[in-house]
Amino acid sequence: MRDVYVLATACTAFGKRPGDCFKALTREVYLDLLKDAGWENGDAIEQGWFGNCGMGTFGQRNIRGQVCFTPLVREGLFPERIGLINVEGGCATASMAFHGAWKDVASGDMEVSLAIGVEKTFVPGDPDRTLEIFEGGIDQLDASEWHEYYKKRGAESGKPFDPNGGGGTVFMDTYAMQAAWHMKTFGTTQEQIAIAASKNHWHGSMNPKAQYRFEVSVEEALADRDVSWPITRSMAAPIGDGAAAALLVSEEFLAKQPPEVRARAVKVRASVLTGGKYRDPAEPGLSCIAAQKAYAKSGLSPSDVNLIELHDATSFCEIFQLEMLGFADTGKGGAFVESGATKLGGRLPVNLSGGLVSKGHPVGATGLSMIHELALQLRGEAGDRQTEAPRIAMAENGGGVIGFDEAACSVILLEAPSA
Ligand SMILES: CC(=O)CC(=O)SCCNC(=O)CCNC(=O)[C@H](O)C(C)(C)COP(=O)(O)OP(=O)(O)OC[C@H]1O[C@@H](n2cnc3c(N)ncnc32)[C@H](O)[C@@H]1OP(=O)(O)O
Repeated sequence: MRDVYVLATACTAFGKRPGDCFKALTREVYLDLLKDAGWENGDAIEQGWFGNCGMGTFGQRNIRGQVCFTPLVREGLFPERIGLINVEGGCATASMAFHGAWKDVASGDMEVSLAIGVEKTFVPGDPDRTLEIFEGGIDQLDASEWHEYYKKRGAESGKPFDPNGGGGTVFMDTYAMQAAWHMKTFGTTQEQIAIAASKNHWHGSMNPKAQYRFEVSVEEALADRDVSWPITRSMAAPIGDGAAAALLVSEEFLAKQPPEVRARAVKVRASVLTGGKYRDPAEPGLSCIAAQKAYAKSGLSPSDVNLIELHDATSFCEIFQLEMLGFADTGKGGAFVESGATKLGGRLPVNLSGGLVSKGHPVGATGLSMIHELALQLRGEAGDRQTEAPRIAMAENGGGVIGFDEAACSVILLEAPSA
């Protein structure tokens, strides 16, 4: 396998964008990507990986990338007759696109490959979802025990448990259940989850592309309405639209680029994709497996990592992921976040973009928005939220759930430009 570099990245503003269709978002992010690369057109691109979940599957919708790029081909901005591979993998969709493009180049098959994720989210409510999660989805646990525990803690919090939740998705219920398990097992507190949320809202307030740019205090996060106890609205990834993209190139291709382009190229140290299973909560989680593989492939360890963008579909996920990725001991993720280490200015800044809860989570674009943020940080281009001289960055992006596991998980390690 050859070394692969991220030559350019782009990300649209995230948010509820009712006026913008899939083609408009594709165009916006692609033109920004060309600009970031300093290219007038995409003639050098040999293949594209198009991530999307929301377009549907029948008719023209199952050739989503081709449909979205047709106007750009007609204008001569995107090469005609090249392959576009449509990728769908839940919230890990964009990282799957990245992985495909990385492999195009790493394998020696291509010099330049495009990864793009474009999304508009719409998740219809399902009144039966809680039942499904408790009595079907987590079938290796005693469902009734969790149901009782949930009710009790909800009553203690003064916000009675609502079996239909607060309008969130089945995923919010799943993470709420995992959070309740973590609280019961390790003594993690709802306040620690709120601290993670508040910290990410602060980071997001400095990100012009973030869906929500207002700050949320710990107290406000705790007092916000329950989505699925202990997860409140301020601790949950919102519904929104957006797109993100990256251009991956070989070392040989990069060597022929102008010095100012070479000086911004970010090296891919590892790209790993894994798949989930029903597991016992005590078994290593999927992101743990993905991270271990990424460390082994890159020769790096957690102590080498200077900043992380991780999948905080809820703020509890940040606590849990920090443990599974090897940055905090099992059960100590809450205390790690509470220590301030993961804030801008702390020892290991996490989700400087604002994370999913503040930057937003248009599912098919999220993984590539993480790569965009990390590339900005590694190049020193992140403005007010810039962390100090990072060398190695990690992106962790999960998709779907299988019990306590994600259905898919990607871990990517990136290295700062050497110039
Ligand atoms: C493996 C995996 O991990 C896979 C995953 O990623 S699963 C995650 C997939 N995504 C989801 O499941 C989405 C979950 N989120 C939701 O269902 C909804 O966003 C929600 C129920 C939490 C809130 O729904 P909503 O309809 O936006 O709430 P509503 O009561 O109308 O309030 C909206 C307002 O609340 C506030 N708000 C919403 N989310 C917020 C947040 N995260 N932080 C702070 N404020 C927020 C905003 O002021 C917002 O105003 P706008 O409408 O102008 O945006």
